[in-house]
Amino acid sequence: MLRPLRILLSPPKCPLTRCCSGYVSRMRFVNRLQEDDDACAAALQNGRIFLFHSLSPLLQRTNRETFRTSALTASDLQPILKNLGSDGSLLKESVLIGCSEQNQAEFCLDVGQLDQAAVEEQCGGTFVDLRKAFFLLKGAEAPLVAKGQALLRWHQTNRFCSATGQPTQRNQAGSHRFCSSSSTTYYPQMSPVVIVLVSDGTRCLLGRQASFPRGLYSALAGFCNMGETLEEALRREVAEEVGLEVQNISYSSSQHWPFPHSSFMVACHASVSPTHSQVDVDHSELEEARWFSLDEITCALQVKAPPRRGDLPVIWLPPPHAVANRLITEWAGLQRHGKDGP
Ligand SMILES: NC(=O)c1ccc[n+]([C@@H]2O[C@H](COP(=O)([O-])OP(=O)(O)OC[C@H]3O[C@@H](n4cnc5c(N)ncnc54)[C@H](O)[C@@H]3O)[C@@H](O)[C@H]2O)c1
Ligand SMILES: [Mg+2]
Repeated sequence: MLRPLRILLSPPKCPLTRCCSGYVSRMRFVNRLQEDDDACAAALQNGRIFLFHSLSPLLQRTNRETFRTSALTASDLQPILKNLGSDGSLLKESVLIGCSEQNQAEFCLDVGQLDQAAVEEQCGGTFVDLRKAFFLLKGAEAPLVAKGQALLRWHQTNRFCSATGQPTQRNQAGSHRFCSSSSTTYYPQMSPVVIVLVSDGTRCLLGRQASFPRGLYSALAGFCNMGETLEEALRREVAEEVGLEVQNISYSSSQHWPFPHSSFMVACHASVSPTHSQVDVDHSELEEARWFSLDEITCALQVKAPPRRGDLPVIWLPPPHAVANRLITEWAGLQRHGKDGP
């Protein structure tokens, strides 16, 4: 028997408007699209598609210094793909990212098999490396492209079942892949990472890896080991990297972080006593770690873009989208308002 085709282009209006906010209906809409391939294919025809080329997002320059993301509709994109010699199947490789506040389903698509310059010319934008894009984009745009890139990367690296070696098939939304030989469903994965800003009451502790660009310092971070709680991972990482024992751990916030793969960053504050604040850096992990005063942090927070080659050396911090920046900003705010650390 033929299944009835349910065309679902945007979140349905809830008959009980008082009980169901726009947010709730959008979340339910996305959830439906993840479960219903026909509804997702229909929403794709009416959705916004963010293009990537070899995992670099397409951005549009708004003036000399500022960029924004650039999304196309399926009807705009189809003739462009056709012009560039691609058959209609490429569009179906789009992966669902979410739903905009204007109730449009949002997708990402990697067109890495097409000529980059030709796509840029036809779409009127530039494919920018994600690390650079993070400094160029404002507000919610950076996490949006980070999510898109992470999902596209996951699909590119999970084409085969790790148990049978057979190809895996994705659902239309791209929210999972399935191996029919082993009946295994694979879901996109993130690695839990703890990140901590340690304070001794008047100073905060930042470190840098040898691979960081010159002058960049960040909060201490590390991957959680199997079986650890967050607090155990945090204590271990600080002990390993700088030889200190922390106390008073408090949660701040969390974020998805796309580099180098997908991490789930959990950000915390913690403290050490000023009498036990001598750092002993493990140089196999960090090039340097040291205490920073509020004045030094205030100066570093004012550096809004990575210094260019030839500029004077300057201390700078991760961009505002990075949860490390949030931890440092929170700490500086607490110090300025006379509180003794977190
Ligand atoms: N968003 C932010 O504000 C922010 C700030 C700092 C660091 N980070 C991220 O935190 C992550 C972890 O920080 P780190 O590099 O200091 O970690 P780390 O101190 O645990 O050292 C990294 C090493 O851990 C090992 N490792 C263990 N489990 C791993 C896993 N699941 N994936 C990869 N490597 C694993 C590897 O040997 C790797 O070289 C980095 O990916 C970095 O990009 C994000
Ligand atoms: Mg580390």
